[in-house]
Amino acid sequence: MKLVIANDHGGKKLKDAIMLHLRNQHIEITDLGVNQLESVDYPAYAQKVGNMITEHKATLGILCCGTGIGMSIAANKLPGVRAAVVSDTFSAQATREHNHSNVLCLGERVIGEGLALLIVDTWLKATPLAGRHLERVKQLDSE
Ligand SMILES: O=C(CO)[C@H](O)[C@H](O)[C@H](O)COP(=O)(O)O
Repeated sequence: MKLVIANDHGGKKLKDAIMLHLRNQHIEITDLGVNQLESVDYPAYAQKVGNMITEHKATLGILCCGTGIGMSIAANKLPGVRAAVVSDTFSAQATREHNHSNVLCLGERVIGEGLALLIVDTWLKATPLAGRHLERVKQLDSE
């Protein structure tokens, strides 16, 4: 599993916490920036992660911003990206299992660090399900 992460200025603190959390679990993750608190534009960072997925250079991505919403809108414009904004652990598991989401979008200004880390762990541990769920995902990719 090749995991990448990116953020805008509104998600940098959360990105840092996620990277430390995962590296403490010996899970390698590649940081695509930004590493400053000065204002930047989220579409560019969503595209960095999305392009890695589209080009099969990464399996999964995480995007952090103020709400996670802008990142998800931008990332979902790229082929093969299934980005989901998640604020609870039930949805974290369901979006991996049912939607085969490959990009997790988190809002630093919406959820606390503790919940965010539980969401990340849940999402990474979940397994995409076959059967009816896979058939539905194929319909997404055929659009
Ligand atoms: O949360 C967001 C909306 O999707 C953006 O990604 C930014 O984090 C947010 O809009 C930043 O707002 P700011 O007023 O420029 O800090």
